[in-house]
Amino acid sequence: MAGSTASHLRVLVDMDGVLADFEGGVLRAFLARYPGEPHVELAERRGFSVRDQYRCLREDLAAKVASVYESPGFFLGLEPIPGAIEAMQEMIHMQDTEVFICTSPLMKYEHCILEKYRWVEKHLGPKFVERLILIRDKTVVSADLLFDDKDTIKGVEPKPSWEHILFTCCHNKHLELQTPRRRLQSWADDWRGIVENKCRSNAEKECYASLIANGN
Ligand SMILES: Cc1cn([C@H]2C[C@H](O)[C@@H](COP(=O)(O)O)O2)c(=O)[nH]c1=O
Ligand SMILES: [Mg+2]
Repeated sequence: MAGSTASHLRVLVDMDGVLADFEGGVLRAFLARYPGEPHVELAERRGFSVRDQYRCLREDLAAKVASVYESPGFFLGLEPIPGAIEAMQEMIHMQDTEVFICTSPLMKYEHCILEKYRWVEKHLGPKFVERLILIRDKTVVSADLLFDDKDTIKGVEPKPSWEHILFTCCHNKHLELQTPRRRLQSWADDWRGIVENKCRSNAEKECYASLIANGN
């Protein structure tokens, strides 16, 4: 695996919808700023883009909901997803495993970038600030696993190195995954099992490759 020596496994963990409650934050802020306006309950969310769904409700609601997550303080104020902080603090200490947070900033990045760094420092500490990757195209990041709530992750790399584990979120919970794709339902689900099994599988591949290389 490119990049790492000692570790058998590199894990990427998405931020919005996996570590930080983006969806809950949007709904709460929208209701506070636009009381009485039509809105989408979390149980009704469908599709990654919240802006597109609000546009379907009424054209002008797209800009209104976007103004919520483009506002100063929005990203810094997001609540952690239940169990996320505990899981990351455990994952970073797992043997033969390296962890990075991999998140996509808004195109309107003025507040988002600094606030994402501040959020990570506030909730996870400086050791994770060193492991924060902000990128619009996650397919070019080399890793073994990516925990991410976005149903489809596309980019310039047609065959990303990582296996995408779909992290269940309100907007994707109704989706039926095609085998062999798999989900992590929440941080109460068996994320350790996924990481440990991938680590074992990588170690076996490395062992097999060395046997072949040595002509055994
Ligand atoms: C749902 C939704 C998200 N975004 C933005 C907000 C964040 O900057 C990224 C999150 O992406 P990631 O895959 O979790 O890193 O996407 C948006 O612009 N519009 C939306 O509807
Ligand atoms: Mg996300």
